[in-house]
Amino acid sequence: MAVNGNSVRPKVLIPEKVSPDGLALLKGSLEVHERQGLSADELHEIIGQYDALIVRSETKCTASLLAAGKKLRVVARAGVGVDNVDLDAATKLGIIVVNSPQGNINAAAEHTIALLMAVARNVGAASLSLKGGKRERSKMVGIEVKGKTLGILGLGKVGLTVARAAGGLGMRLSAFDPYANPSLAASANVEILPTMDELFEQADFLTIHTPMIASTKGLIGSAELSKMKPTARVLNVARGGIVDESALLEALEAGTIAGAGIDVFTSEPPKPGDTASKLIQHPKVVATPHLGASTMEAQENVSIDVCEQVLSILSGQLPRSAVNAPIILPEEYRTLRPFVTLLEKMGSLYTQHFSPSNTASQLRTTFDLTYEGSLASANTTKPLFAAFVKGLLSPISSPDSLNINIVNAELVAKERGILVNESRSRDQVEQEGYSASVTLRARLDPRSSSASRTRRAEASTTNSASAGERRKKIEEQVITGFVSHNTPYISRLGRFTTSFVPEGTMLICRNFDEPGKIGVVGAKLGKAGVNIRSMTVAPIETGGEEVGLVGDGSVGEGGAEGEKQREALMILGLDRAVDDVVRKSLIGEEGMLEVSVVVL
Ligand SMILES: NC(=O)c1ccc[n+]([C@@H]2O[C@H](COP(=O)([O-])OP(=O)(O)OC[C@H]3O[C@@H](n4cnc5c(N)ncnc54)[C@H](O)[C@@H]3O)[C@@H](O)[C@H]2O)c1
Ligand SMILES: O=C(O)[C@H](O)COP(=O)(O)O
Repeated sequence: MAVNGNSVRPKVLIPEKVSPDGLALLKGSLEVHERQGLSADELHEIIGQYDALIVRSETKCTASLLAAGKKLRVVARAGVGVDNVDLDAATKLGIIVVNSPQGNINAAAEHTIALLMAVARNVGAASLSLKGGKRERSKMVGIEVKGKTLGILGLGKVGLTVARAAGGLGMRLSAFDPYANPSLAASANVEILPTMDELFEQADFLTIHTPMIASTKGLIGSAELSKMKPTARVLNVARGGIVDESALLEALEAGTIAGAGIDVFTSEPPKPGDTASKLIQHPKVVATPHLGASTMEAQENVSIDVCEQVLSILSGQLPRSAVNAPIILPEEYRTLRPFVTLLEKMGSLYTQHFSPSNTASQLRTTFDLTYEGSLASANTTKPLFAAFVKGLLSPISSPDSLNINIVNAELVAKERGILVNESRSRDQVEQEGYSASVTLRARLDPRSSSASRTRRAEASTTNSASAGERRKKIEEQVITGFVSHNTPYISRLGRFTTSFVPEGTMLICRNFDEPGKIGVVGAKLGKAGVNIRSMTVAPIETGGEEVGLVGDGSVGEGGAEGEKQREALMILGLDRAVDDVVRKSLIGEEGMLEVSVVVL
């Protein structure tokens, strides 16, 4: 294979142990240098000679290392996590970072099952005791997993693979994942629960398979552990820090949790005396040193996967799984780029505003995207579709699982159960002062008749609103956006006509349209040290329904009884994040109906 048409062969550096199966693919066209054991300084000194770098989790690809790599075009991570790569720096330097999001899924799932069984049957402690010359049979009596409930937090690729294997062991399967694909869940006999609390209450074993992102850091703390049975065991083969290590240690010591199987820690390797080390030493814990992906097969898979991608990039093609790859090809750049940004923002706004991650109560939806005006004659809408899917998933994914581009967007959407219909309309847009716009409508997914979805809908409707109200809520999930002077704007959000630039941290409040509301919000934010940078107030859209105050003073949307009251939407641009306590305290204020915080 001719790479770059150069007679000089590009060079690739591999400073960690990467399976030879992939490296063999490189040797025909690249100069391959395997140099394990380099110090950070040595690496820094030689990186300037290389066109590609292949790493696992130990090489720290800092901004300064990447900047020293003057010829570097690709950093390939032979595995999933790119925590050790400075992605922003790589993107700024035009270095593509690729990974292997599928290659070690089965290995991680099987390791979870290994820890499940080890914790259930005291395998670690019994082996240690026997090696120490003891024979403590009665002390090592375990429990069977058959008939027990496995609670799965995060039903993505690893979570589903674990579910299938645990089903084979005769376990009952429940999961909490607001974004799970219901048909995949049903096919693995997993019941999706409407709240996380139910998962904690039901689980005999709780297994964690979410990404490590801001919203999952410390997701399982003392409060959550206290909702679990004292006989329950916790497994973490995802990432250190999703379970609060101090809280878990306390619960194990207090006997309110019976055991744990842990592969990942907040500090790796743990420092002597830190909480991770204390957990590792704890008699009720089976611990492994981040071995989830350490099988011969997984290492072969990830090596072949990333080496193929290194070859693609060095020969000018788009890779399969680039963490920071461009969604758009250079020739489409001028016309579509601003709309790519708009679609990504619209997707992210949808997930954060209409589909909060702490409940599974939203009904499954299908998305209709309509490209209006001049956009209706675009040669391709693939980059727009890809940007929308990326935006939808970005608030709930870690950067390493967000490798969406025009090559793989349809596949990713399908895997995640996201149904998007695209259509074009040449109507009227010129009159609005811009030439093209995009409208997103979410509607009830006809697939929601599947068994698991029915269970989920039933469970959530008994908790809160009626099915009719829920349907209506979904029907109101409309976002329209346009681009003016290369800047994206949102012109409709739900029932409200508005105009704001979707950028930075924004507080979106739906409230009764009456005096004093801005003051109330401003005072609360001021107290929390948050400055308001911009503000837009949108009155209810013409033709939209007004809200009826029912007899008891509670709010009934579109209700026939009682006095009608107008609503407004207040959109505030903020200079920093607002924590959930402040957000929730605003909802308590009189006339404040809904408040969401979005980061765009
Ligand atoms: N130990 C190892 O060696 C090893 C190997 C591979 C993967 N991993 C880790 O395993 C985890 C899962 O990987 P994956 O490939 O299955 O990821 P994935 O992206 O396919 O699945 C993650 C799932 O978590 C869900 N989720 C996000 N936020 C949630 C929340 N607040 N509550 C409930 N669910 C939520 C998402 O909707 C998604 O379905 C990741 O943390 C990954 O880094 C570890
Ligand atoms: O992110 C990953 O792929 C896993 O956590 C495995 O990491 P490793 O390559 O360091 O074993």
